[in-house]
Amino acid sequence: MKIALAGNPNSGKTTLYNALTGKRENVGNWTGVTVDKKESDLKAQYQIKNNSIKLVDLPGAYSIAPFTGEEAITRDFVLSASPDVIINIVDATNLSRSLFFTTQLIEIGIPVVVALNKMDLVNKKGDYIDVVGLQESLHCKIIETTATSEKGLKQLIEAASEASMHSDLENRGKSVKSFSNDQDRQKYINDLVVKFIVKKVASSQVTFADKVDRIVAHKYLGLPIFFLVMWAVYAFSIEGLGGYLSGYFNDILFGETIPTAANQLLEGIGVHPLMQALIVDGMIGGVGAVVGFLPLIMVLFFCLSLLEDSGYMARVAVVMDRYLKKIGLSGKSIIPMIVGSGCAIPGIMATRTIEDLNEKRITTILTPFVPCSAKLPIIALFSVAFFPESSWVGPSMYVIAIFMIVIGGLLLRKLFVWENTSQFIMELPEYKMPSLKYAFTQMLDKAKAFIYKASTIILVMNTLVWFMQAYGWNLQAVDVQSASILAGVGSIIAPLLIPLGFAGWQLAAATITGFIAKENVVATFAVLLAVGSTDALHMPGGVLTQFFTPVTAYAFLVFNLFTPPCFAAIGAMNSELGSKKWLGRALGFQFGVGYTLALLVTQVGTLLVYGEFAQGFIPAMIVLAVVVGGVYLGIRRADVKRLELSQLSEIGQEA
Ligand SMILES: Nc1nc2c(ncn2[C@@H]2O[C@H](COP(=O)(O)OP(=O)(O)OP(=O)(O)O)[C@@H](O)[C@H]2O)c(=O)[nH]1
Ligand SMILES: [Mg+2]
Repeated sequence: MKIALAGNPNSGKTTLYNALTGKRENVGNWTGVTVDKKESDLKAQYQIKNNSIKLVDLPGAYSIAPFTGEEAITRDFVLSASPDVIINIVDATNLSRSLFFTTQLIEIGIPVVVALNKMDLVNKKGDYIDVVGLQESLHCKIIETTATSEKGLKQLIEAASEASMHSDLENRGKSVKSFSNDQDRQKYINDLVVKFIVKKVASSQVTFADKVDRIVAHKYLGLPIFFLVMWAVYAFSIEGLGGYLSGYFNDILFGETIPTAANQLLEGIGVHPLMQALIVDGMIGGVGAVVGFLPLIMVLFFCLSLLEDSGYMARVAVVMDRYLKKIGLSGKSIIPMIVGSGCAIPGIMATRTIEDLNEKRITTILTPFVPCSAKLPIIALFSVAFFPESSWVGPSMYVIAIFMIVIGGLLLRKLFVWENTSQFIMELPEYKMPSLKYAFTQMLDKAKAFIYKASTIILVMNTLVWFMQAYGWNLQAVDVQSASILAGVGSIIAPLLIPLGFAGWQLAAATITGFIAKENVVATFAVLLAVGSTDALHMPGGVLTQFFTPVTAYAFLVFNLFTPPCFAAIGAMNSELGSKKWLGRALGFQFGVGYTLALLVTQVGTLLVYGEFAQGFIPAMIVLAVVVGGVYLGIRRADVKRLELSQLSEIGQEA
């Protein structure tokens, strides 16, 4: 038997799906989290006798007439895959909106059972819903549920299985009266709501939540408050508990204990010194340098999950909506970006909720600017090594990201888009007490993914990097690193980095490995610089200072954060952009932004801070002139196109 979960966005479908199947699909306290259909068997405890029940989670939809791509997935599945039963998940705190879709689902003729979800919130508010009355009016079974604490789920499945067996074909779909149009339908629903719901606090009354929203979603205060909140989260994660634990991991565990033990063990066995170096310096050193930041990342994501679950992040989307509208994007673009702070790949995939193609493409290009979790080790490493006293370095990357998203959005529109676009109204979920369990599982998921990545791709890359720095082209071990294969490869790229003030093939090598996975930047430094003594890498004034001043260190951070993301994310960009031309534009744009920003930081920063010209000043000015000229020509070309288009449409109107 197949059961489909359908309902409005953010009603709790995926939470219910996860609870019933034991899966760990993404949930989030905003609309449009699920963009694909997912299918799985029910957990044994919810199966009924020997009836094997499959559950299908669908993207949220407001109506059977689809407006967005994922809504169409839902409609197509419900209409053509004909599930045996539809469980319609309804957000009980928002019935007047949800029942619109319910009545449409009932009309299709497939048995429908309504899960009246988020009943915990209704009860807490003291509202009352006359379930029996509503059930009679809609002619379909209604079960009260609380998906987050798995309440009512057994009854729900029983009701669904019952409905699939006793559905009498005669009366199917006739249960709700017929409507001539959407207004009719909405009026009928409004009447139901008036009849069957008793609110303790009238909706016209100003609640505490409204008062909070007046402050945190305020048009001017909203953004500064968001910065403060993020600052606090970062201070706690990078400087506070997370930093403390990471310090222990980096300095003691991976800096001393494990390498010493491994060395003793390997010497004891009597392995070849080169093999020993590979294992200790290459594998343990490189992977350890990355895994050392695991506690920091876990603490950070724990805090971010709490913020998101409480409903605060959705407010941030509303605040940003005002600013993004000015650049032709909308609050819808914010969700990919917030998701992208975990990993750019699901962030880029989340752009599927954006109907307008240009808006979707621009969001896809801008989302990787938000520092993802793989970039955090780089930020943390450089913060510790060069700015041990300053807590502003980490948060400043987010400020630059927001700034570049706004400027970048404007620029992309000017360069590549000739026609104009869409409207969007962000819905605000209810505030709620964030769930510790939710934050905890989110944190564990992130940690698992991180460890998986470290033990696969990063381990492999480090082994490779170690070989390439230990061997020459003739496959003989080299005495000095500068004779190695890696030095050779790095030297080819290195000249490109001169205008940025980055000298040394090592920096080029780290940047290249960073495209495979951003954590590799840290791991590669660990292998290259700290051979024998990993600890010096994570110390204030450690080995990295031979390459950077604080200013160029900051520029290197900017460069690695704002140039194109890792290959996997580029793959995601490719499939979401859906055109090679746009992929080319995207990569060119991202590379241009990262390069130019780093160049400006180095050149302007060195001049301001040290009162002298940085390395590569003259080439930098030449590059800058080329960039400015290129952008100018690009905008001119786009203006010509726009003019042509408007003339064409005028001619069309006259004809
Ligand atoms: N208080 C409360 N919160 C719930 C309940 N069920 C789900 N939630 C919360 O509602 C939010 C949305 O849950 P999801 O499961 O992602 O919603 P969805 O319907 O899959 O949303 P889309 O994929 O965007 O369509 C999350 O913050 C959940 O924790 C519930 O019974 N009670
Ligand atoms: Mg979902």
